[in-house]
Amino acid sequence: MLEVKNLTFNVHENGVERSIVENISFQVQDGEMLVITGPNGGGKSTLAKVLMGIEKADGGQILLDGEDITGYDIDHRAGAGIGFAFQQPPRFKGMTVNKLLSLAAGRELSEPECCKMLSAVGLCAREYIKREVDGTLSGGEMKRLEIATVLARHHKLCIFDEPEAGIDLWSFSMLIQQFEKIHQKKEESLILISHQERIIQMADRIMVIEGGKVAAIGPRDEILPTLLDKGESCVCMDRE
Ligand SMILES: Nc1ncnc2c1ncn2[C@@H]1O[C@H](COP(=O)(O)OP(=O)(O)OP(=O)(O)O)[C@@H](O)[C@H]1O
Repeated sequence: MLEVKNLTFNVHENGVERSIVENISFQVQDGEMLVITGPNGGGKSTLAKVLMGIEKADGGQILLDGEDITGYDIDHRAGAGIGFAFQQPPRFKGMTVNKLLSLAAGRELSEPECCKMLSAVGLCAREYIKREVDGTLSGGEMKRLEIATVLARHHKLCIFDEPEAGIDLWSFSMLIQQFEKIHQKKEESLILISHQERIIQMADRIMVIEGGKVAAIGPRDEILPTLLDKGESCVCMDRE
């Protein structure tokens, strides 16, 4: 279980301190899917970065299965069982796709294993397996690859920041299926940051972040109607 207690992250602008994440507390149970949503600039990505260890909290505590990971750097948090996919994945020079997946899995993967992982995120394995992870890959391809790296290893908790960003509709459906699979197994907890109604609808609980604070948190059936009623600009409605 993840327990976040009074988490705060401040920035300094023109000599003035401003809280971007302000006193946020919540829990994610084992096997639970929590979707974080809310208006642009509300502080969602910053909260995710603090949870991943990319940014250091100015206050509060993060506990994973009772272990205080607040002071852990990004590598230690990965070791403690946190996996994540960036909103804008980094690219690596001189690294091939199969090497990257093996690194993510923590062991040498066979070609069929790599192919299976790539297919799961909608990439045609044969075309990609030997390719370099560099600027020649499109944004959508990078995004899918990044998601494959998170899925390559078992984590206690996976954090995805706007996984829907920059991918086509077909790949989006594949992605939804992957999340549903993880969720059904109930072996990993999931935090998804998203504006997409289809992703929000998968949540066990929804947390709305606004102005750096928790504006609402509760079961999906309680929170989702309030977002739709308000016609929240943050929710991209699926009107197919
Ligand atoms: N290092 C920083 N210095 C100054 N301001 C920052 C910094 N990091 C984030 N911010 C500001 O903090 C606010 C929250 O940003 P954040 O990216 O966390 O929002 P978000 O909820 O993820 O938004 P979106 O839905 O658009 O992705 C924004 O106003 C952003 O400009």
